[in-house]
Amino acid sequence: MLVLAGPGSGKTLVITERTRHLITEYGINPANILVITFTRAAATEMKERFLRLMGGKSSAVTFGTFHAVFFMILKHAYHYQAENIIREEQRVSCMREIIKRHRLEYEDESEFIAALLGEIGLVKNSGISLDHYYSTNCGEEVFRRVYSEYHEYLYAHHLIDFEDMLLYTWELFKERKDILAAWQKKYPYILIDEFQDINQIQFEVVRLLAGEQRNLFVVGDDDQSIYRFRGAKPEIMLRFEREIPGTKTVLLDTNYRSQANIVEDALNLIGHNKERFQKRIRAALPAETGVEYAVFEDQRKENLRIIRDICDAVERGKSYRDFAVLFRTNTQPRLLMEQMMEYNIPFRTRDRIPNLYEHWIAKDIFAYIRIAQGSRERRDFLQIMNRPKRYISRDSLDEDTVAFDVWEWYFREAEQPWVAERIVTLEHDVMQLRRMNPFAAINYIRKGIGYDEFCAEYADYRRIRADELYDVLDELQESARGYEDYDGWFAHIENYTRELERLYQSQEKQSESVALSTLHSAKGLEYENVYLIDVNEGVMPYKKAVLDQDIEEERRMFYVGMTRAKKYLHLFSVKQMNQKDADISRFIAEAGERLSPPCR
Ligand SMILES: Nc1ncnc2c1ncn2[C@@H]1O[C@H](COP(=O)(O)OP(=O)(O)OP(=O)(O)O)[C@@H](O)[C@H]1O
Repeated sequence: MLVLAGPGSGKTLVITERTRHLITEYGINPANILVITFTRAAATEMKERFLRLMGGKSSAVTFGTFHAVFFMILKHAYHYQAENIIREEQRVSCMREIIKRHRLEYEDESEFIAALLGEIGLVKNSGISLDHYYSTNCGEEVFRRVYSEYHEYLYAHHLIDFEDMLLYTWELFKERKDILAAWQKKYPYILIDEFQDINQIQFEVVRLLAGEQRNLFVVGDDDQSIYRFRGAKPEIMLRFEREIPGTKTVLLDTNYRSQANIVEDALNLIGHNKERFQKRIRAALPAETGVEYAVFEDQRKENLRIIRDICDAVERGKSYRDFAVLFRTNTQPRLLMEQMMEYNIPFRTRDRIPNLYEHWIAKDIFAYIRIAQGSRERRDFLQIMNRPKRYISRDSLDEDTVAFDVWEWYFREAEQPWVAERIVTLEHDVMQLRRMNPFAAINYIRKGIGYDEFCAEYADYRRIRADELYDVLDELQESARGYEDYDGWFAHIENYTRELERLYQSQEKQSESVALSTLHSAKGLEYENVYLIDVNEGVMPYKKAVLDQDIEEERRMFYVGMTRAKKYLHLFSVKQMNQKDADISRFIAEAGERLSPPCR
């Protein structure tokens, strides 16, 4: 059976109730029931809810994630132990070795390693042949070598990773019919939550496990599938009725969470997707509150409005907990966080928000400024001497401190006058920087010294968009605006970084706070008031989304965001972002013509 369920329709309840029903009404042995979820947190939550439903009695029903269930199967077949699962830090150190061996260039090591590991996972999850895979991080040949050396490492150390668990289980079931039959006998009743997020290999294993009986009960919302970048294939759900003959489909068409206006606008929006089950969803709650749409001059003003709303509501006795601010990428809320700190509004972040000032680009800019302020430390020079490319060798700096004239002379001696000239220019440039305020200095480093060009070349080499790097620079420049001198700006950065650390250490205890979350991490949650910020082209939909299917995924993400709101939904756009004109997102018009007109 396929249960198509809209947002806020009580999906978890359906699975726990059905499990109870199977046991109490049909006398099914609990040990024969397998309930699969996508995250460990969801599995625990599901199990707890089920146990409460059963009056707290323990039960032999198996609740687990795909990985936990598949590992259990492998454990029986191959006697794997927990130690055979590669740990995250082992994966990272293995990759570090590989990229060192191949002398791959990168700016931010952890970002590069995470990107490569993500690609390896994607290839394995989606079953794409390595020969036809186009890496977005390095050349194809290099990627193939990285891929195979990673696997040699796993093999040599008797380790498997999360993707292997799926692949090996599939291979086991294909090759050992006896083992498959035993598991089919053990689990004749299979229930799966969040089915829209399933990937090809998971589905193949489930199909084998379900066997001829095909006693599968899957629940999901194709409109909330937002993990395509990790290999999720919502089309599996769309094809389910065809692939599993005899499927009955049921629609859970009532949204118990959101006020009717919110449901209506969210449905208007998602109706623009073509690849989906058409479904009519009705709201159980009346249209007492509305959806607010507003446009602000810039992000600072947008944030201030949110801060004012929250302060007013708290004064009226509301709780910080009732508020959530949602955004597309984890770099978006930096300014909001700074402003919330100024107004002492407690907040918690569901994602690790990267500190802009720890980005490698920020470190380059700081090194330039330190040199302008008089630093002659070798490491500051090493950091920026070839950004932009000046073809300066490391050997030319063998002292702990640097003197421009000695350095210049080194290249004149080496009969490389063109490099000596570049050193003269660098000295001139840092003298210029000395007199500037931080905002003007960043501008000079970018346009005058040529740092933007360096970023463009680097982006080309890494196969990333130069825009992504320019965004970091724009943001840095924005943050420097208004500071008269370097010391004032640096003091602010130090303060912000300290506050951020303090926040991460204390936020577990901070439930009385505003939730800041990416759209991805907000899945499954609900709040009284939801603000979706920067609803602008380039942000939502994200600029990387080009193909129709990418835009559809972006629209689903936006839909997930909208449907997190119980009472009040605010869709906020800005006219300018980092001093550049920003277009209002197409999603605003798609969500509803009857939205109130821009009020600011
Ligand atoms: N039958 C019901 N009657 C009244 N309220 C319900 C019912 N089922 C669920 N709810 C309430 O509706 C809200 C949404 O339920 P739940 O979070 O289980 O939905 P969901 O289908 O998992 O949603 P989503 O996929 O959007 O995360 C919750 O506040 C829940 O208590």
